[in-house]
Amino acid sequence: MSEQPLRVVVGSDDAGLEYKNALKEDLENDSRVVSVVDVGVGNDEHTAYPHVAVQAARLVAEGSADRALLVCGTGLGVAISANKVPGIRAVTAHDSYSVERSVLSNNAQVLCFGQRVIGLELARKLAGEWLDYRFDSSSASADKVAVIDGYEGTGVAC
Ligand SMILES: O=C(CO)[C@H](O)COP(=O)(O)O
Repeated sequence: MSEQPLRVVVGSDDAGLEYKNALKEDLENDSRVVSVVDVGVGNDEHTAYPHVAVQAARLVAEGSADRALLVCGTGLGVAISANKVPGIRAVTAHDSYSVERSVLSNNAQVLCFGQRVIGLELARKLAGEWLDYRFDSSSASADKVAVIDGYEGTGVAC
């Protein structure tokens, strides 16, 4: 049975613009993706990365999108910012195994890349692999993700 196609949000600051545009084009031409929403930045825009990351993460948290792919210079600032949105698990991952586990272990909905850290072709390959993974809510990892969620808000794990 084929997987449900994904609704993906893309976003970047000016340091990640080139990769964001390239990844967006890949996603738009991928049959595993049903829609792509670009929350910026556009050319000659200099919005600070936290604004873009939080906007993208909010779309995921409210259920308007399934995942977000964010790019800044390092991939760190967008991840930190996206993680401020309740319900969001955002990671920076620049290798194949971490990208896989970000979904299968952590049920992360947001993947972040650093344009100044990895090559474009690696970023494109990793984004392509990412689309194939789906979290298994009956897996042993599910209880651990629930513990993460339990710490949210209350600071006390359920
Ligand atoms: O990488 C960034 C944030 O993690 C961003 O693209 C650049 O941030 P800066 O070094 O503060 O300009």
